[in-house]
Amino acid sequence: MTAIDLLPRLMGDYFSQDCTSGEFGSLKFIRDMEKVVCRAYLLQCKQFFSKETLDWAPGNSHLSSLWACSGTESHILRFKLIKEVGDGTFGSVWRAINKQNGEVVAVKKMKKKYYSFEECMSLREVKSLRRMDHPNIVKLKEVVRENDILYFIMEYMECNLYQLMKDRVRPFPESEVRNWCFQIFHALAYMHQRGYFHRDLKPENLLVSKDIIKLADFGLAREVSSVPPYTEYVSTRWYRAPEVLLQSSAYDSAVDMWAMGAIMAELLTLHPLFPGTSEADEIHKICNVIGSPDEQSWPQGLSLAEAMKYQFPQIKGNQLSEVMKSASSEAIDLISGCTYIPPPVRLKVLPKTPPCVGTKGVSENNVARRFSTGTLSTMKSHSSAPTKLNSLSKTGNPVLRHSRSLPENGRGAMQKVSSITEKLSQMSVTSRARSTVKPAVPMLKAGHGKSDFLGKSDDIPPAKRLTRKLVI
Ligand SMILES: Nc1ncnc2c1ncn2[C@@H]1O[C@H](COP(=O)(O)OP(=O)(O)OP(=O)(O)O)[C@@H](O)[C@H]1O
Repeated sequence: MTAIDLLPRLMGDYFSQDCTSGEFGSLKFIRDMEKVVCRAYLLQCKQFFSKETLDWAPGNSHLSSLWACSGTESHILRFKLIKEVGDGTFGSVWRAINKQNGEVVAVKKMKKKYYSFEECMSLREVKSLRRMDHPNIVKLKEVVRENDILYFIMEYMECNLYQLMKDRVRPFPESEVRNWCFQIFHALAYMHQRGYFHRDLKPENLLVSKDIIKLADFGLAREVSSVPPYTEYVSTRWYRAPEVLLQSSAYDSAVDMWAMGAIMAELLTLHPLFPGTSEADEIHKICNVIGSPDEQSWPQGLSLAEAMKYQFPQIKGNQLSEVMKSASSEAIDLISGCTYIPPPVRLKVLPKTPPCVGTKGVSENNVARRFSTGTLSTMKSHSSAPTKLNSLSKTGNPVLRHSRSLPENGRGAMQKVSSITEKLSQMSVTSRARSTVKPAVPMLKAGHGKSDFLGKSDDIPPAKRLTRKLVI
């Protein structure tokens, strides 16, 4: 039993107290929703499978309502594209109408060409999404390949969370944040329990329609049971977990929890929590908030850093409560808890000489050179006297800092999570009155970032610092 396994119950205990305003008042609602949705799919799939439909490896998916089309008849012409609503790294997304039944859908047209249907079927986005059937995970309805162009037909959502944040002056009420997080944690618990982790959680990938929020963009989703090493770059830098920044090749679903903590903080403050301008700066910003790790708090982190000849800056760190002055202590504890996992299951330190791993692979010499020059050279080396981290939360209770390496067994660790969650259940329904309203700052848009530890300059011109679309 891991923290991830317990997540639905823990979150249910916590959220059900306060989420009575919306439809998502209880776990029961979610379970009922799942049943309803599953039944609907069973009915639909009969219609969906036709002569032209390529079957989805029977028994391989509980979700058989996906329609993989092949053959000569144009399937994409059944949709009238209305307006482009998103332009990502891999595809552009359109609001469209199914001309046959008037249904509004989202059509994601992939930028890369696909020369066989098998190639499309092996895409992570397809492989993982087709197995997901949850009210808070965006539905993939059909997959169409025509003229070597691949289209995903998805349920349509009104906007993403970043769009909602960028025009706001005042932070969202905590009750609203709680309601969204409640739903997303459920979606995460669902996918983690089914053996997937998302790896690219960010506000742009959380889609909202009215009170409902859904996880989208499974382009980087991974099977938990897949065998490390995971060598490609993952996740947008601002939401990237430290073990990924430090190039652990065996991270797991906890990276999604990290991202959720950062997103939740951003929702509560309208400022990104760790807006690093490079990977080095990202680690620096993380340390600024939660303090530098030491042998006690995160030995694995130190090993990872050593393996890549990186020296952590020596920073005591602010309290999260300093950074998020008007957030409730329970919200702060939950965000802290997002950095928690039981003692590492599969943590693996990179070999001394990093293997060549595609674009990410560089020689050890390059690593050393980068870390002895530029931005990183300004960081103080890790001293033999470990930084003393403040381990008390705003409420005076222990907070799990860098607790991915707590020297406890899983049960003890879980008890800590439970105690945090219990405290969270006391969180008030309405957000606390904010004494001051933070001035609006331009919202920044996040994008994919490849490793800039190794291949790029850390010195980003000031003009580029105000963009989330960091092309690395
Ligand atoms: N089902 C949908 N309904 C409405 N809008 C959507 C939908 N799916 C995606 N979008 C919009 O399109 C944007 C890009 O979509 P998506 O993240 O899937 O593309 P991508 O190429 O994989 O992007 P990224 O650069 O994040 O990898 C999203 O941020 C969202 O605003």
